[in-house]
Amino acid sequence: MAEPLIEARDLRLALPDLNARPLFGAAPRVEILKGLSFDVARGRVLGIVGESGSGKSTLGRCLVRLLEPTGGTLRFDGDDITHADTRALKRHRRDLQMIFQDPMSSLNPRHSVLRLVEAPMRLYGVANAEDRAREVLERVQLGGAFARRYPHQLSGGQRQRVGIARALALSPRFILADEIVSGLDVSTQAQIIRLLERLVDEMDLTLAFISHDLSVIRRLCHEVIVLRAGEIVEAGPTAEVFAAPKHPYTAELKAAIPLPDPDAGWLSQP
Ligand SMILES: Nc1ncnc2c1ncn2[C@@H]1O[C@H](COP(=O)(O)OP(=O)(O)OP(=O)(O)O)[C@@H](O)[C@H]1O
Repeated sequence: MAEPLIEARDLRLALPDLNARPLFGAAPRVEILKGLSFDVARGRVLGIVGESGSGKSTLGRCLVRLLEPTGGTLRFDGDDITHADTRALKRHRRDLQMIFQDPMSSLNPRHSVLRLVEAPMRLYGVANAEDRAREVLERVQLGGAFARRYPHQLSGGQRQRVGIARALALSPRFILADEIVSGLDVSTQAQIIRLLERLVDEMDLTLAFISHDLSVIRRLCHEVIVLRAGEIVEAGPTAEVFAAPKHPYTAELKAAIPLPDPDAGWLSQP
């Protein structure tokens, strides 16, 4: 079998406990990720699911090395990047992109859509940034006049498409999407998920998709890991995990899936 793009082995993260305020000495450390092992295979979508506070975002930030793990090993494309410093990471930065939950807060309101999508390419000195930006905007169905618009002139779904276009602009090897449809209404969510499905197919993307919403995970992700209090309680192909949850926590999560919205046909599909 091909080597996975991302390999996490016994990944750990302990941070000074922000809730502890000792009078003397250093704050005690709190273990947020407690030894996670999993792979993200090339061209696949890994779902990371779990209740609020289970460590999903912290894990995501480790995967794109915005956070440095304090234990275990993280490999990207065969390279050990667990403790890679800024210089060593520079080579991988453009390959590890992120899409955020709230596109508005990550988009400069004074820049046009075209400029927003060009920005990461200009940073890396990519040739023909404007042509490439227009091409990527077409891919996320924001072609034509959208290029001249500003974030406040866009709907929530369109802003999230700009976020996706920015992440795609540098043709990264891996994209982390952290709760990117949570703020959207159900039919816009469905459109964004369909778009991502298409992009994964067409562009052979490798994605980690964080969500607390199992119906979204079930639709998009090939594999899933279920986190609880910083540990993986269940992992495997999404269909198998949901068909026969082995852990009571997954069964509990499954039981909490909201009833399908009759207006959102995709939710009711198997
Ligand atoms: N420096 C810190 N000190 C203490 N606790 C922390 C620190 N950083 C994060 N945490 C805690 O770690 C846990 C994991 O947080 P994280 O944001 O990764 O969870 P999450 O699953 O993404 O939650 P949500 O779905 O609410 O975003 C939370 O309980 C959070 O409060």
